[in-house]
Amino acid sequence: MSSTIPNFVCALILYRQFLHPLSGIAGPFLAGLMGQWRNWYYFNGQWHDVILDLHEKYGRVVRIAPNELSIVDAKTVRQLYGHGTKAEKTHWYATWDIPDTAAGLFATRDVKEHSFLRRRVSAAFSMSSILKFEPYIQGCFDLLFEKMRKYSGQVVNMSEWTNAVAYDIVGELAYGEQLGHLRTETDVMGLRQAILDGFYVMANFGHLGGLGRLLSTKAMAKLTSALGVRNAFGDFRQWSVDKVRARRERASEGERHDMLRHFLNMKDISGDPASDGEVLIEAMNIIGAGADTTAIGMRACLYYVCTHPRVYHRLQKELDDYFAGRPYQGGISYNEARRLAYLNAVISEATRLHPSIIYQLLRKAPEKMTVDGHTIPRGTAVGISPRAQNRDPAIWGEDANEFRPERWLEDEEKTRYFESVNMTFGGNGPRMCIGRNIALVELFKYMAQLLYRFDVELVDPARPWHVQTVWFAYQHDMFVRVTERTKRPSA
Ligand code: HEM
Repeated sequence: MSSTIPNFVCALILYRQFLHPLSGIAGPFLAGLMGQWRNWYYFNGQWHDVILDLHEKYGRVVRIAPNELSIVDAKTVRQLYGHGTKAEKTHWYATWDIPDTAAGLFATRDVKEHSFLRRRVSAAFSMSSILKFEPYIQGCFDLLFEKMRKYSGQVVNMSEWTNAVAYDIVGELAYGEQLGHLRTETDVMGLRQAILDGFYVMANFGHLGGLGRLLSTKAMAKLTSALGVRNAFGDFRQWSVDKVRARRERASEGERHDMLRHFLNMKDISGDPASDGEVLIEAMNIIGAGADTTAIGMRACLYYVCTHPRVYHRLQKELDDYFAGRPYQGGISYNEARRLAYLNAVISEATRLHPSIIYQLLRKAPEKMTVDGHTIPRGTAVGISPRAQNRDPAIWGEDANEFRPERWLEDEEKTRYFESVNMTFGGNGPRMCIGRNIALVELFKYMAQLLYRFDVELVDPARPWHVQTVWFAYQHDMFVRVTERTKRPSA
């Protein structure tokens, strides 16, 4: 008996190192032995650096856990995340199944079920639907810029302000009201911190045999309440339940046709009205998936512009020239901002280099695959990290790590190719980001109006922010000085 455990461990080590189907694929020695190697780096929040080092050191296919590979490869992007892919999300996503709701768009693994869920919400995410809400989105930006005027000449924490505006916007879209983050200048209900903490726990516990799910059970809620620990996520959930119930009871006439109304009108698979749980999961998804991600994108754009004076001036000139012939009334519409070529290039380039989601987007290999000369068995957990893929010199060139917006303006054919392999929004297939239109509207309006109305400088260019990766790469403490512009060279 005493020798059984050591024997088993030795046999497991030998198997994983020499006989396992992935044993021929390079990677850190410990990663080939246990998933805890990868988990350790996930937990310490530095995966945005680790994933780049791994591919630099071990090549295009890296074994990051006994049964898991990280890949950088354009053909694999199409195979796993392109049009018509049949690749299924892995069991890691089960960590996002919220108990007592229903199958949700983001976490559902089954391809057919997902396709049903996606079809029934897609109209709510179309650009024409989103643009109907543009006045409400603009309302949030007006409030943001009013606050920036209040603090003109002073240092503000842009990490907090971008999050505040992004949360208020998704509140408008999903629930028909701002959540009050801008107005009160606080983290209402502790929601932002709760969601950030929730992502940290759930994304990292996803690899620990479903422990992440345990944390969102009723039993855990009871335990935390007995221990006197505040459960902000639970409060938000209850707030959402109340909203769904209240709207269900209210007649729809005369009310704003927001996303919640769309979800309330959905049918289930048998054609009956969707349950409260189905409505709840989609409404909560929007807050969870749509606020931090977009705020991260805003900060990425501002950071790269502020650290590249040449780009800063060229972009500000484009905006000044645009507004020179038009009075600045009510901001700038998305459709107008979209026509500003340099602004487009800046946003594509900044979100390429700092995509909001950094972890590999895990899929089961849909068939036997060959990548960079390695054979990967069907069903293996494989994933591409948007950050690693978006810096692949084979695609982006030898200056892949450089911020150079011009690369998007040089050659139309090349730009189309870049767009087809860009992983910022998770590819171009059935699981790509459904909220991309919302994110783009926000990013364009934020950058155009902020830089037209204010001068912005990083307080400490040597330490512009502090990045912590919790599945998405969150930038904390981005301190900038904002100063309202009174004179414009071309005005
Ligand atoms: C810059 C902002 C954003 C970025 C970079 C981004 C990125 C992504 C990525 C990479 C995925 C694929 C995730 C995976 O395969 O695991 C995804 C999926 C998703 N995103 Fe976004 N996202 C952004 C904004 C938004 C917004 C504003 C919303 C909604 C309001 C949203 C809702 C979703 C949903 C529901 C999914 C799951 C789609 C599905 O599986 O069918 N995202 N996003």
